Amino acid sequence: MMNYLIGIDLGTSSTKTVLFDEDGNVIASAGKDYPLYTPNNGWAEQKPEDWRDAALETIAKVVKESGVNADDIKGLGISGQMHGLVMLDENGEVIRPSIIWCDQRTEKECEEITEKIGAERLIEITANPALTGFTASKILWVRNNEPENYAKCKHILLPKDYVRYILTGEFATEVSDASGMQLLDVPKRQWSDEVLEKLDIDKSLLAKVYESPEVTGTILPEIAEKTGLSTSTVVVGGAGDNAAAAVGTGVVEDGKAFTTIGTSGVVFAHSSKISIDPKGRVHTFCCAVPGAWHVMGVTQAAGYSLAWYLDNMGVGYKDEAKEKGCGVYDLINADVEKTPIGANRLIYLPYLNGERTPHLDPDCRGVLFGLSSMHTKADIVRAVMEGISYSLTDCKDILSEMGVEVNDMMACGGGAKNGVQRQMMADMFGCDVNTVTATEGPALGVAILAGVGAGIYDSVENACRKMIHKDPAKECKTNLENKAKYDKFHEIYKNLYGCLKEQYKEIAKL
Ligand SMILES: Nc1ncnc2c1ncn2[C@@H]1O[C@H](COP(=O)(O)OP(=O)(O)O)[C@@H](O)[C@H]1O
Ligand SMILES: O=C(CO)[C@@H](O)[C@H](O)COP(=O)(O)O
Repeated sequence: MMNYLIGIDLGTSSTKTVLFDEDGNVIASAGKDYPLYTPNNGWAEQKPEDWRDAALETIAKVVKESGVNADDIKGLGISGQMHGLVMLDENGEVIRPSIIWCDQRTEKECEEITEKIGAERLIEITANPALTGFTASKILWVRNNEPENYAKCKHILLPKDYVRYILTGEFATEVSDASGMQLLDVPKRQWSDEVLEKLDIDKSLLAKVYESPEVTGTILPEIAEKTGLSTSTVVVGGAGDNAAAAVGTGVVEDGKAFTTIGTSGVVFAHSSKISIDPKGRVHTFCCAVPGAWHVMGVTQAAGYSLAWYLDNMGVGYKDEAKEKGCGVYDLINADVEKTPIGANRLIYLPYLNGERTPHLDPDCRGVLFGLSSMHTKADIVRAVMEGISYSLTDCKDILSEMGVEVNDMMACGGGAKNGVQRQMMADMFGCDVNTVTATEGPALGVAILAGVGAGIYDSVENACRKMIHKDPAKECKTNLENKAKYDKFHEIYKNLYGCLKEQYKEIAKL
């Protein structure tokens, strides 16, 4: 008899739900988009109710479309955008929109955290410096600015853990996502009493912490009714989207790494020993493999740069695609391929939402440097794609500088579906870039974890061997001649931030 597993990926642009068989084949998939609200420059919010509705709708769709018997769906895993703050009242109702990972409003609260805990001690416990993107500073912001909402708050959850609460009624989280709250003792994999005490956050607000493959509950009867799931399907801890993508691309042992282009972009390397960048430019978090960690660099606006360009400057592409009845990315790729490396001396800095790696600067913003009257939309779109890839190369270079071994690079996420973008990364990274047949890395990753939790597999590593299939047709071999060309532009790209750093601070004051 064949067993089935469901993986849900609660992304920033949409929720993607995939039903796999136990061999990792996609049986059915469904997605649903939702908006991102930017009520102020540097702010970013989403509605948890949109995530709830998208999860329920897409689960119901895949169960129905697959025609699979609900009792054969043995496990479900949820992965999601990290760091977002969901606050619930005593009745489990959402108090305010979620302040999500790319929101930059909490610079003051980060100073408060560093002052109360001490910069060195904070890194010792949470493995990271205070960052605007992380949840702790968002909690303090609500306490400082909306005391009435803070007073009502009885439960603090991460985005995917809110969906778990809807499905199972349980308040639970797991180590990989909890690492991004800045309240977890990352070396010990448990809430830090010291951090909670110093920040005066009541531990009872936080959910119980599990390892990623552990079972956290089963489906509530009313949810089974709505979605077609069975009440016997187990829901495992799951993982933050990047830790989940690691499992979904087989990055579960030392030497393995992947890059993802979603709304954000990440270069992630597995590490069986905890390894921390003393300068805090990359994050160290618990990974979804029990007892292991990972190091990752983050580009705040990777896929988002392209999406923003298409919505605001490159609207012509969308119109042309409609007229010709072709895909917008086909038009973009054709333009990118006819433009030389360096986009005719045009460089894009992707700092639309501030930046984490390598600058840790909430005030920096995007730049198109070198604009000339000869440039066309083809040059601009190539510059945007190159800027995203330079930023990911910065992430990879810091991992090398830290001595984190990378022998094998995988790619996943919306942007990595694009062969032109993957080739660009292979050329800039100076290593081959591979991908797997299931394009939804995080959804497959948490389905694999669900397979372990449901007892179908005895370890994450063994489940990966069975459920992941590399896609040799999509391998991108590095071209070192191209790398040499990119390196020259990358050098100028890197210098530009230094030239602008003080001016970013000045304009932020206006
Ligand atoms: N074919 C493509 N080529 C390049 N970029 C793409 C392509 N398809 C999607 N994207 C980018 O991928 C992003 C969405 O990726 P996804 O992994 O779904 O993100 P998220 O998990 O943040 O919702 C979008 O911002 C878009 O710019
Ligand atoms: O903030 C981080 C990781 O630290 C992001 O990776 C978010 O988790 C959002 O992911 P996407 O929606 O871009 O996949």
